[in-house]
Amino acid sequence: MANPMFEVMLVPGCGKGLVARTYIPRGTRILTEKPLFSISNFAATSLTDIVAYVTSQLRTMPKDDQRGFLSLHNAFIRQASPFYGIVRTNSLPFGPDSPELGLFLTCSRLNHSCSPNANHSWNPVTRTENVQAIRDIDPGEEITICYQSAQSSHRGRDNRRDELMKMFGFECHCMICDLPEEDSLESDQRRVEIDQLDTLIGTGDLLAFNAPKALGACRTMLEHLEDEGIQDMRVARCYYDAFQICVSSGDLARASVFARMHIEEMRVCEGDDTPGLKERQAFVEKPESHRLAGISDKWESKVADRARSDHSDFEGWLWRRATY
Ligand SMILES: C[S@@+](CC[C@H](N)C(=O)[O-])C[C@H]1O[C@@H](n2cnc3c(N)ncnc32)[C@H](O)[C@@H]1O
Repeated sequence: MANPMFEVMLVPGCGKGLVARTYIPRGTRILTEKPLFSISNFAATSLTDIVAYVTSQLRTMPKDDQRGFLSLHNAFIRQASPFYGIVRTNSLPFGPDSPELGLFLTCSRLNHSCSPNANHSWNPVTRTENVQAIRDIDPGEEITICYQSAQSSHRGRDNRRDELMKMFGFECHCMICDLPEEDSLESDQRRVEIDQLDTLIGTGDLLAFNAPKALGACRTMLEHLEDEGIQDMRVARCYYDAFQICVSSGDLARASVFARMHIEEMRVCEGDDTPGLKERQAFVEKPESHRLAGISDKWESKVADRARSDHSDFEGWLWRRATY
């Protein structure tokens, strides 16, 4: 049955794509889809074995699915067998860094943007690929996802384009890559800074030795993500980092608020059925149950001290301990 939220149609410069039929508010589940088939270790499987495997899978499929598979785009038409080319062009990994890939007939029509309005994620429990709106999407607007890892997406335009060409066989013409030169340089600079901040926060050294600076790095990263129009799981992860910084410093009030913001972003990006949500939800009321609680009490506060988001200086309250 056709999905009332979008239609598959030609998008200038990108082949086919998914275009919204209706207004889709942020946080809406746009699509949930089971794979036609999966490949357990694509990178380590020889081309011949992939072709043999796909052939055997196709034989077991209904005619409509066979036709659907054969109609998918092949960006590697001159390089290899069509079966291999179609799988390489269209498969999505079962989670970041997973060697297992799935082939999906509808998700495969989603084009890439370096500032996407949708997020795709694999749910290992339901074994479905889910697509959520991460921004409000207007009727007529194309629905896009990001094909790259966070790290690759933080590189400058030329680097991103090189990788997309190498891995997916196309030159990116998303709205970020097609920005005028001056704006593009500004965007590149912001992305490089996002990457540096992400690395700085991720190493854990800052968290251990300079919590105010670590919290400041989270705030700056969130500002840069917002300026870049990035509203995917990177925002959720940044709130979780801020939560951990506060909980390890004894600031349970802010830890509780950051935990709530983290949960809200996870819900938007992956939906209510995303695994692990319930466990993390518990940190909103009981941040002290986190393994980092009790390391220090230098910012001591209680959950009951938390400010509401309609507090007149909520932002000032939230980031009070941050320096950068
Ligand atoms: C997974 S398919 C997406 C659906 C495809 N457009 C179709 O017609 O079926 C990936 C291909 O879409 C095109 N594409 C996706 N994102 C693009 C972008 N940002 N700029 C240009 N082409 C893009 C490229 O041809 C790429 O190889």
